[in-house]
Amino acid sequence: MQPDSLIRIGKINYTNVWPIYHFFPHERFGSRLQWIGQVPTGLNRAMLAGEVDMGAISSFAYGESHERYELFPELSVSALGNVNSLLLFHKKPLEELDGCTVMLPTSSATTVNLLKIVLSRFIGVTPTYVYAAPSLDTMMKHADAALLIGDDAIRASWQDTPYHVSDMGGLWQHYTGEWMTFAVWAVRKETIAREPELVAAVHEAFLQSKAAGQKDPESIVAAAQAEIGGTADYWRGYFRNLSHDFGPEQRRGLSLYYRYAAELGLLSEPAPIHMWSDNSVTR
Ligand SMILES: C=C(O[C@@H]1C=C(C(=O)O)C=C[C@H]1O)C(=O)O
Repeated sequence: MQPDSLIRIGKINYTNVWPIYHFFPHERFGSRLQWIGQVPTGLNRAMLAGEVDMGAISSFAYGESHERYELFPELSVSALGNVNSLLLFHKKPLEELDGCTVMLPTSSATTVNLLKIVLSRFIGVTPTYVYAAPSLDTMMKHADAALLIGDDAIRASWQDTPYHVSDMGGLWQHYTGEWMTFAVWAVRKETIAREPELVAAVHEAFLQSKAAGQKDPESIVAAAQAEIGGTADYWRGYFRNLSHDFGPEQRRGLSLYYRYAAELGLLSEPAPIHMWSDNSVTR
């Protein structure tokens, strides 16, 4: 058990969450917060095991264990259409992938299941799925298609490759007309019961950090360019395409995803979306 008054916060190791974390007011919390950076599936597992108290996880992982969590309002990684960092690289058209091998990255939960939904429900093909470490060249040696997410997808999209490239956010919007939410900000119910005021203060700090990022996107663009490479214009476009809101439109798209996931047997039921609200005064 961690000491009282300490909250462990997960941070996805990809640039897509920077607009929420970049301006976080760390000084306000002293040593009461601990930060744990991992790929999404690492954080999904750590949150479930109680090794992380709150933070970004795959929206699919929330769907699997929703009874343990509440979701922070106004925080997510979402898009209406192309994301540019959730990419399927494929050697032949999607319609010809039936019976082929498709490699899935071990880092992803939401997007691998989104790919299964799109291929099965909308394209009508059933490939064989194999999990692998996210490396395009190695994956494509053994497969007809490979999915990459996050910065791995961004770096691969800058390579000169002979493959078709399909954007998973774009495909979802094409077939459903809806938003898609890839990451949500979840908090464990035990943490809410133990530290209601601190949870409320962290939520408020994330909202302030997000607002500061919207006012000063150039700082985030410069940080991404320095750490990952690429041009300032690339990162401006990348961050402009993403939304970090989690309002009625994003929730409607996510609910549809949960329904389709349950219909395919990927989830045991369509997950309800429970929102956290600040009852710290009355709890
Ligand atoms: C937008 C992205 O969404 C990510 C995809 C996730 C998944 O597939 O499980 C989880 C978190 C998100 O950060 C991305 O990776 O670029």
